Amino acid sequence: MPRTELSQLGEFGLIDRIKANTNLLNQTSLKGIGDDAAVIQTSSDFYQLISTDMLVEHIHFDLSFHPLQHLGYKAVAVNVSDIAAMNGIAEQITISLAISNRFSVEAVDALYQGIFAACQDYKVDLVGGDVTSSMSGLVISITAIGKVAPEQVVYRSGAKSGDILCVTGDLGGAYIGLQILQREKAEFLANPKMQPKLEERAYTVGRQLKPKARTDIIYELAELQVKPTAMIDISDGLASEVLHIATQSGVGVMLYEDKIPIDRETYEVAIDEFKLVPSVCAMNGGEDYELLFTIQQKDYEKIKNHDEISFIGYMTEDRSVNLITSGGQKVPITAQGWNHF
Ligand SMILES: Nc1ncnc2c1ncn2[C@@H]1O[C@H](COP(=O)(O)OP(=O)(O)O)[C@@H](O)[C@H]1O
Ligand SMILES: Cc1ncc(C[n+]2csc(CCOP(=O)(O)OP(=O)(O)O)c2C)c(N)n1
Ligand SMILES: [Mg+2]
Repeated sequence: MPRTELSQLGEFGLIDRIKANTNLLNQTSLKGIGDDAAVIQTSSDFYQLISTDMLVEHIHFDLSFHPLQHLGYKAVAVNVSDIAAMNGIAEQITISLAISNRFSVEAVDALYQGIFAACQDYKVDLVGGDVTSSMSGLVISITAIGKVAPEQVVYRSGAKSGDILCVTGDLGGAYIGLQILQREKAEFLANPKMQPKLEERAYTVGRQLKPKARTDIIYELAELQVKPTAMIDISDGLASEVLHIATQSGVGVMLYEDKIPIDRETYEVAIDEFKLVPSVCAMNGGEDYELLFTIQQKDYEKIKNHDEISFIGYMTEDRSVNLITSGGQKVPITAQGWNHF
């Protein structure tokens, strides 16, 4: 048997391969692999949404700078975010933990304090889970269950040529937060007397350690009677997510670099301290957990003055996905965001 390396397929190639071998046997499985959550027909009033995300020590978090309380909060928020990306609201979660005896009961309590704080903020109920021992790192796997009215469900695949590309909040902050935390850790290891200087970087560090799910936007869009044509949450970076929407919708994109929302702290720290281009942090950094969505032009008036929504481009008939740089150059977007392999 030949041996193929996972890195040859990449994370998305692997998922495509699993998907290609999957057969949906039940009529109630409306949407399987390929979106932010699966869509299940449970009643005629609501579709059920189900999504799973796992956080693995050393891959998704480093306990030397990620407080357990924040980690618990983040683990819930990233799952609630996937339900929001279907235009739905999460109502329940289950949590599976693989944990070693290097953790104390108090440490588990701290993790669950964060979990319960997020459950309160997003009004979700913890309804089950599993606990096993782990020989190595901590693993937190969460499944979120939510609901959406059938006529309100939004897939990655619904964008049409002419639709406006929108994004919530600002981007690149979580990546800069991670760079700061990793730098402070390295400095501390070199000189343990050193105290990390994080106070002036509270925004970006907070974006990495304790992201929020944009459920607020889902409620507001419903109130304004705007149904996005396509939507995804930003876990791997703007470039990667824009490509998912374009590919699955069969359209192209013109994305304007100078319209990408970037917070001042993110911008300044990227340039001054890391010599990084801020828009590249937004495109490829990931973990911002903002919502990227498309709307019909007729809906623009309803949200054009919304403080938390930026209009960053539009969808095109021609299927190419392009960035228009601040200098006016058109360059193809190739996903360089987070890829697990
Ligand atoms: N091991 C797997 N088996 C089956 N489906 C998977 C697997 N891993 C991911 N998926 C599915 O692939 C799609 C994309 O996954 P992912 O990129 O992790 O989404 P997201 O970034 O929204 O969490 C989702 O529909 C997810 O359920
Ligand atoms: C210690 C550490 N290393 C690296 C990262 C950066 N990082 C880890 S996972 C990830 C992308 C998102 O994770 P993924 O499992 O792909 O989420 P999904 O797309 O499935 O929601 C990023 C940017 C981090 N947060 N912490
Ligand atoms: Mg997602």
